Amino acid sequence: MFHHFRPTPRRGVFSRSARLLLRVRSPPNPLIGIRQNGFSVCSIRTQQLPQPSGSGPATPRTVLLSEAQRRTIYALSTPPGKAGVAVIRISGPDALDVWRNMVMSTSATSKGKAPERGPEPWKMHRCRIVHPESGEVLDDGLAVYFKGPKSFTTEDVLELHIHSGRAIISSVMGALARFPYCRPAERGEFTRRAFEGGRLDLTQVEGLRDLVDAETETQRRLAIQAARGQTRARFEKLREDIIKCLALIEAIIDFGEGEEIEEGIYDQARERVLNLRAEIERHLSDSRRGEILRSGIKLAIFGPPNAGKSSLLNFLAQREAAIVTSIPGTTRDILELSLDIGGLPVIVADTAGLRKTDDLVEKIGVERAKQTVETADVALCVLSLPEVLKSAPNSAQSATIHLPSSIEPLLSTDNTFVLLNKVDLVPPSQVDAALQHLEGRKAWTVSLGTGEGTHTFLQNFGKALQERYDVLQDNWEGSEPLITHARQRVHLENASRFLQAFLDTPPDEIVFAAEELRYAAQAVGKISGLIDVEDVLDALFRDFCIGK
Ligand SMILES: Nc1nc2c(ncn2[C@@H]2O[C@H](COP(=O)(O)OP(=O)(O)OP(=O)(O)O)[C@@H](O)[C@H]2O)c(=O)[nH]1
Ligand SMILES: [K+]
Ligand SMILES: [Mg+2]
Repeated sequence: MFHHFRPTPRRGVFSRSARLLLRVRSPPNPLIGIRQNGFSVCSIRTQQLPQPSGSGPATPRTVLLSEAQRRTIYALSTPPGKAGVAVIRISGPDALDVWRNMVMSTSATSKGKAPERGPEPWKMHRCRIVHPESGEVLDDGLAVYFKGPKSFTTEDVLELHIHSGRAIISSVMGALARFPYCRPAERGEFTRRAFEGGRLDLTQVEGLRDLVDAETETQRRLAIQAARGQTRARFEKLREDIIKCLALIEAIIDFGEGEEIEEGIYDQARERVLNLRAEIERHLSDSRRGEILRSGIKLAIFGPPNAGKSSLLNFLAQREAAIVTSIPGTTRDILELSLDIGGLPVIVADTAGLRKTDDLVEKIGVERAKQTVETADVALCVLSLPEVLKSAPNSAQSATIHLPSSIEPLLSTDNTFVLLNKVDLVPPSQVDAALQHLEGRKAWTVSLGTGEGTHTFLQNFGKALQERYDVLQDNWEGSEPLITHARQRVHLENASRFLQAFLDTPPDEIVFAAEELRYAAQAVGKISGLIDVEDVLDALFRDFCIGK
């Protein structure tokens, strides 16, 4: 809604000459930058739109960094403790200096011998790690030097691969602290520098973080799509398309339709915007699949008391996580577990059996159970088959299912699956007849007591979830990346609104219309974390031959 508030665009403010003055020249070495009032300007964007693929040339962003922040940072990049190898990462202008003082070729035997001079970059070197002052050997290991900008952070990076033991790690970390321009890195600071250096955009940063956190195959696939830059490419393409439309409109503003610019350009831009908006809306109407898959599908197990809900949770978890007894009303609190079902992250909640009760504690439990079912992404209703099966006295074929009144209202949504439990207590002929009564609803029969049918249930339930969430299947690598973070959704929704506002602006208010497009491009740019008005000019000059 806020898009109605906007600075009044004035003709001329964005004229070509004014914009040209905004161009910032890149200093020869972005790491050194231009010193201004104690800050280094470690800029600078390039003139072209950044390459969509993650492997494209790095596009450093304009950032103001204090001298202290730009110091060389170091950190243990592997978990602390006893293990084969520990990796200590050092990034910044003094990485090479650290090498010269701490990395010694294994051929140099005695203390005080000249350390290795210049390392060959991107190559593992067998070496001794020594103390920079005493020359004492701290460990034998490997060292590799990544020469900036061809490194993760785009700065000079040094990695020391040493033995993982508390004393070794702390002695090397202690030695690094002896360098006056080195300091321990803060959380995520390496990735932050990679972002600032233009190596990663925000979607890749998010992807990288999700990749480290991924616990299931689906999460790994989602995250790697983002980390490798597919999400980035997707949104950068979209932004580029909006900017192209803006370039058309700007051309009309600057030169006037019919003079140097051919007729029909305005309609052409409108048509394109219409399509772009439809594309964004399509992308948004994904039932939040990506976000749900990233955080875990919320699955609520519910049903009448004693149906076997807790038995189901234990079966899924493969351990006695919940208390199971023959007493109805055993479970009261919600018990949640994070599980992997068919490669999908699922947060399973066991709930109290739904029934009318005067017991105060159980009442609260029943309330919570209902809330859990209502807020869940999917629900699984567990019923005890002998309880719900009603058969006519002489005909096994006419068996029907009678649902308890407390269950029926919750069964109405199409997010609910049904599990008919305790088949071991029912004649097989009635089971089939009963199943037919559930009409189209996805249902399975099992005995959690004997294990009958549980394997088929688990397989099919996993498949049903995969279908529902349209999980990145075999050809997932080429598939369209999903929206995985609410942040991305917000910016996309804004972009869609701005495009609509453009379409709603009458043609004689073309300057305002251009503003809406600019906001739309900015909104999409915020997804990647790069916003650049300069792109308009570039697109304008690339797609038009005005100077003819
Ligand atoms: N015969 C038979 N008994 C079962 C089966 N599944 C569970 N039970 C028994 O049914 C009883 C209730 O199981 P629970 O898992 O505690 O049921 P619940 O739905 O969690 O019950 P509440 O938490 O009290 O609502 C226990 O005695 C189980 O051993 C089954 O497939 N066959
Ligand atoms: K029970
Ligand atoms: Mg229970």
